[in-house]
This record gives sequence, structure tokens and C-alpha cells, in this order.
Amino acid sequence: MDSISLTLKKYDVHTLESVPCLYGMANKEFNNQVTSSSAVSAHTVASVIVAVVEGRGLARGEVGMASIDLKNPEVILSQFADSTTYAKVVTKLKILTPLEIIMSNTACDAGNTTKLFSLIREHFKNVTFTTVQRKYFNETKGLEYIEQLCASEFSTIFMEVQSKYYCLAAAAALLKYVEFIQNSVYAPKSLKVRFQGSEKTAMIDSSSAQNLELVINNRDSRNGHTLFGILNYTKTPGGSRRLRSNILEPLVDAETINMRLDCVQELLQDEELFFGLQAVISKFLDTEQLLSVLVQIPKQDTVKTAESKITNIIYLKHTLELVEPLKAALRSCNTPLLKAYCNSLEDTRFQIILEKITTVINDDTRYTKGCLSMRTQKCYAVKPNINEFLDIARRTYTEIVDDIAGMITQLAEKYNLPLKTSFSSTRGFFIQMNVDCSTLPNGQLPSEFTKITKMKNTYSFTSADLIKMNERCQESLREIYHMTYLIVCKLLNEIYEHIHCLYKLSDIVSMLDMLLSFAHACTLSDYVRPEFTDTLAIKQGWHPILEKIAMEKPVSNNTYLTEGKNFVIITGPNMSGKSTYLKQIALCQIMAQIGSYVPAEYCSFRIAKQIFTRVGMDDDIETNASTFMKEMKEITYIIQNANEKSLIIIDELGRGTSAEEGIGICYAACEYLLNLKAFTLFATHFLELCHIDALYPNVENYHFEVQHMRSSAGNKEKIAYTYILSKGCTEEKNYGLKAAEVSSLPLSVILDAKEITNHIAKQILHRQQSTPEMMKQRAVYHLAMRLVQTARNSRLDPDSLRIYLKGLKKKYEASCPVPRQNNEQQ
Ligand SMILES: Nc1ncnc2c1ncn2[C@@H]1O[C@H](COP(=O)(O)OP(=O)(O)OP(=O)(O)O)[C@@H](O)[C@H]1O
Repeated sequence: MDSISLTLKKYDVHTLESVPCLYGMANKEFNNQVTSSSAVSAHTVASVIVAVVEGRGLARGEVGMASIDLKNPEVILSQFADSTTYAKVVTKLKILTPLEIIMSNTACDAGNTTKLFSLIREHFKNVTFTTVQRKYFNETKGLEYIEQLCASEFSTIFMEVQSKYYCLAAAAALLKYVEFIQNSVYAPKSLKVRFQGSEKTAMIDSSSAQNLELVINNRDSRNGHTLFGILNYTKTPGGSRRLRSNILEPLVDAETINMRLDCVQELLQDEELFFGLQAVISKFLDTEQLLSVLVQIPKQDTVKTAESKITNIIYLKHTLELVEPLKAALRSCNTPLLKAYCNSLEDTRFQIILEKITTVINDDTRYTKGCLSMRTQKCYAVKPNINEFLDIARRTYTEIVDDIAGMITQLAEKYNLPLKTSFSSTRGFFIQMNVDCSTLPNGQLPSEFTKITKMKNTYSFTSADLIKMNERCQESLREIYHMTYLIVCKLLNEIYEHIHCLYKLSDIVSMLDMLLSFAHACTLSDYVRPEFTDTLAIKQGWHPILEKIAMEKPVSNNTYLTEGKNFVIITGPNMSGKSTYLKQIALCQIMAQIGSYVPAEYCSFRIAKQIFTRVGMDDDIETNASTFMKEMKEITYIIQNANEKSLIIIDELGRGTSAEEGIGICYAACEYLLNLKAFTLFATHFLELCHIDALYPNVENYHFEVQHMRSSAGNKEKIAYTYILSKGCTEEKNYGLKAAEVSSLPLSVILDAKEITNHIAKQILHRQQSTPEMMKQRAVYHLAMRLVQTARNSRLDPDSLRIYLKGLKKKYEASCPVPRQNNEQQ
């Protein structure tokens, strides 16, 4: 691949040592019966390579993507038309968390970069970027590649992608590149290829995913205070990867979600099924990773690749031996999905492969803890009498190992020291002694011992003879691995044609792992099964992450949005719980749409096709955007993309600019969104917005209640937060100052602030009352408000009331664009 501008780095999936995340992870999982945190880290190590290409000329904006996970032999293709902000590309890439992105060199020709190229670079600063010549983005080659490599059971993909030139072009560049850097080729008909349209999943843009802390906590990337963290009780890396991708792209098909929920319900009701399944699932290794190595044929044979293939065959045997126990655990289940999984496991290919393996591999060969015992397993994996030279080499190896043990025993007797034989993958065999050196003659070890290291009271060392014996041991091991490898390769050739049933198995295992994880989360907190209707109704819902952080159940609240009341304005003092409540609703919606139970007493959701949020007000230093510009970008994105199937969460829009302009922006944004049938929750400090309910019958006002208490000294008033949501707009005034009082702001600054606030308020009041124009405007406004009240009381027909009020509003706006001082208007 001559013209690839290479920074050649090899993501070695053939070797065990160089990529600890690949096999090391799996080993650890297996050995330690896997903790959820280890499963988390399984996906945090990036291993996805993505090729991106954009159409040219009239097709600009049409983007094709192809990705492959080095730990999972699945090629995902997608093609879509994107907006000028390329929000879809960025979101998709953020979900994939790539290790490397490949683009055409024409995207950055002679310093002229395309907008897509610049944007991707800007968003993915820590990701390796590689440009390849445009000719490698060749759709014909892409189709050829897919025809050649796609496993027959996924061949319906041809129908889907035949005319999707950009994703095919991206696939061509991707597969050529991956084979090149991996120094291997994919076995024919070995890959799973999938087209991922956006219609089957809900869209959550990357900044919403961040705002909601779905998989990354904004403050601390290590802790589990994310939605992923609270739901992740998975036992396998595949399960944890599946959970993560589901959270970022929830389902939109109620039938599929309900099928998952049926499973969770059955797991919760049948303890035996739950524990039985969990016990089997936790024994699985990273099946996708296993497949990934199995389908790659190294271009060069090295000791490492040989060793890796032997390990793989042991893993494969182990995995297939778990199929029967898994079937047995599922046999008694009743829900359609679990039954379907059980039937899928009836696939005869599992047995065929296992039988073929056991003709060559010893029955008692299995993965064991510790590198020496695993080395022994690999050494004796192949049955005796298959290759007599192998048998001889193994005898030699055993003799050397025995000699080493004997030599160390002799040394122990000679020096009268408690010497032990130890082994590590880096040192080979070495000697260890657990004794304080000061008790030795002269306080020193005998001069025969070299390379001495000390850890607490444990000495590790070797000797010249031991080094030589280690070399002999290595030599015979190399021979053994080489001969075993040849036998294993022959075996693999025989089983390749059946290997695709492993795709099915890895799918089943990861799905069961995720469903078990949901059930596990339910047992720790009182979640409830969601329903799917046209209404968003949550009875006594609470924030699932806050529950985990606070270690006690947060105050719960109700939520109710329907087509006729689809816009909720939430007000309340600082710290009263607005942001928490908004995020809680979005999190509950996502939990429901991935098939999880939800933290509430009862809940019903309208399936959301997109979830948008505008939360927080941090400057984005990376992209050099000010608070205000960031707000504007986010709200523009929502306005451009929201529709009647969206859930929109907006928290404190317009805080990045002056109050008047902020109110103006909020008002205009609300009016725009009010014309959509989306479910919108809008938290604000601009109390002027509360009056919008007079003009739009679909608006409902809610506020967070606070209580006022006198301090023990009796001279200071304190706010007590109830976190209880009630109907109507907040009555609280100057709560910013009250919040400042409880902060550590110096008293003198607070007193100054109070004085200045009073002064400004008086000035505004004076100005408003003094000019005739202002007095007129105020009179019109008061009249409007009174009319609204009268109309409401007399139960006028809502439509004619609305038309009448709109006219009135226009009149009012013409004379006074924005009501200035809320307190006055009230
Ligand atoms: N329902 C609840 N139950 C218990 N504690 C809560 C609840 N809601 C919020 N809190 C606590 O109150 C704190 C402040 O809440 P939150 O940030 O949601 O307030 P806010 O009204 O959005 O404030 P601001 O207007 O200043 O942004 C949270 O960090 C949380 O610890």
C-alpha cells in the first residue's frame, strides 16, 4: 500500500503480550470471575478504526462511514446526509470512540481542508489521523471486499448497501488499511458486515450524551457516577460494550423493548434462572475478541502468532464447552426472547466444532490461572501420538523443568536457605527467598546469585546455570509451539466453515449479560417496569445517579406531558433541584428505551426518536467557544433537528448574555418549540417566561418549593430546599442573593450586592412609572393578564381564546417587545 501516508503502528491482535487489553483483559475476566469495573475498562481502551468519506460537488454533505473494532470482527457501514454542522458524523464517531480515523488525502489537499476534515480533527484531538489516497476509497473494491469477506449468514447486506457508494468506498479503504497494518488478511467469508441506519435507534447527540453523563462523568472520568456506571453489572466485556452502545443509541421499537423487559421481568421473578444464567455467563471470555483473532490469517508466522493461535484454540474449546450449560440454564425460561436464544443454541455447528477440537486437543486442556500453568496447558494442548517429534520435544521440556527444580533444591541444601522455584513470563524461571538478609552470613546472598531484586522481605534472583537452563527451556518451547501451531492451523482450517455460529453465540452472551445486568440493578433499587403510550407520565420518579452518589433515595417527583400539555416551564431558586429533575427525566426515558426498569413508582413513556439537551454553562475551552456561543450552537441544533417525536430538555437558556436579550432569546426559542409536538421541559430563572402559559394552552408551569426559616440567632433568613415540584410559577424573589448568603461570599460583598440590587430595582421602577409610554404599556399588559384570567374563569372555547390572545400579544409586543420586570408585572 505504497501511497498511504504511514505512521506505521501495529495494533497487534495476534500477540498476547503487546496488547494487554485484548487477551490480558479476557484472561483477567476469566481468572477473577470479573468485577464490573474490569468490564468497564474493557471498552474504554479504544480499538475501533473508522474510515470516513464525503461526497463531492452536489453530493457534499452525503457521508459514508465504515468501522471495524480490532476486538470484534464486525464491519459497520453507514451512510447518511448530514447538516452543515456534521452533527451526525461527530455523534457517530463519539459513540464509536475510535483509535484511528482514516480519511482521503483530498480532504486536506495542499493545506485546503474540507469543513468535515477540520471538524473531525477539532473534535478528536487525541485520535490518530491517517490520510490515504482517494483512489483507495473505491466503491467497486468495497463491494468486492464485502462479497469476498462477508460471512454467508449476513449476506443480505448486499441488498442494503449495493447502491450506497460512500459507505462502500469507506469500507474499501478501511479493510485494505487494516489488513496492511495488521500484517494479516481476513479469512474469506469470515466477517460480520452490518449496515447501521439511524431509523432503528434514537439519536442522542454527543453534547447531550455528555450533559446527561451517560457514559462519561464530566467531573471524574474514573468514577461510576454515570448511567452506564449504575447499570453496569455485566460480567463480560461484550456485555459491557453492548450496554454502552445501547445507552448511547437506545431503541425506538416498542415491541423489541417490551421483549427485553419481559426477559428482565422473568429474571427478577425467577431467582434460580437469574443465578444459574449469571454463573454461566460470567465464565465466558471475550467472545468477540476471540472471533476477531480467529478470522485473521497472519501474513507471517512468528512464535508470538503461534502461541496466540494455540491460546485461541484453548479459549475456543472453553467457550464451546459453555454452550451446553447455557442451554441448560435457559431451558426452563418462558419469555419469547430467552426461548429464542435457547433455540439458537441448538445450532449443531457448536457441537461439530467442539468434536473436531477434541479429536486433536486434550480433553482436560483448559484455561488456568497463572502464566506458568497456562504455558503448560499450551505445551500439552495437543493430544499425544499425533506428532512423535512433538512428543519428544515435550519430554525434553519436562526434563528441563524437572532439572531446574532439582537444581534449585540442591542450591537450597548447599546454602541451607529456604529457596523456592518461581516463574514469570518476563524472567522465566528464577529463585525466590522469603527471609531477612541480615540473618544471612555476612548479611549477603552467596555470590553465585545474580540479578537480585528485593520486594519487602522477598528476594528474587537467578544464577548463571539457571539462565542457561531457561534458554534451553525456551528453545524447546519454541519447537513445541511451532509443531503445535501447525496442528492447530490444520484444525482451524477444518473448522473455519462452521465458525460463524460464534457470531450468534457472542450476540446471545452479550445480550443476556446486559439483561442480567438490568435485573441486577433492579434488585438494588426499587425500579419499575415502564409502559409505552402517547404520554410521558412518571409517578414519583427519582434521579438514579444521584441515588448512587448520595447513598440514599433522592426526593421523588411526578412528571406529566401529553400532546395537549407538551411544554413544561420549571422555575425555582438556585439549588432547588431544577437541573437534577430535568436530567432525571431524560435518564428515565433512556433507561426505558434500552429495556431497563426505571426509578419510579409507575412510568409510561412516549418513544422518543431524538433526545436533545441544552444544559450547563461551561465554556468550551477546547473549541474556543464562549458560553454564549456554545448555548447558541446547542439551541440552533435543537431547533434545526427537533420534531414531534423528540424529547427536549433545556436548562437555563440565555444566561450567557444580558437579562433582556436572554429573555428575548428564551421567549423566541420557546415560541418556536411550542409549535412542535415535541415534549419539552424548560427550566429558567427568567420568571417572565411563566406568562407564556396565558398564550399557549399546551404550556404548564411548575416550580420547586423552598421553605424559609429563621436562623437560631433569629436575625437571618435561611432557605430550606424541599426538592418538591408543585404547579405554578415560583413566588421567590431575589433568590440569587439568598443563595449567595449561604455561600462563602464575604458578608461585606453580600451587603453591597443587596444595596446595589435595591437601588437598580428602584431606578427601573421609577423609569417605568415616569414615562407616559411605559405607563401605557403596563396598562395594556395588566389588561391582557386580567382578560386571560377572566377568560379562563368563564371557560371560553380554547381555540378562540388562543386566537384572541395571540392578537393581543402581537399588539402588546409591538408596543413593548419584552416585559421588563417580572415582579412588577405580577
Ligand atoms: N430530588 C432531589 N433530592 C435530593 N437532592 C436533590 C434533589 N434534586 C437536587 N438535589 C440536590 O440539590 C443540588 C442542586 O440541584 P440542582 O443543580 O438540580 O439545582 P438547580 O435548581 O438546577 O440550581 P441552579 O439554578 O443554581 O442551577 C444537587 O446537586 C443535589 O445534591
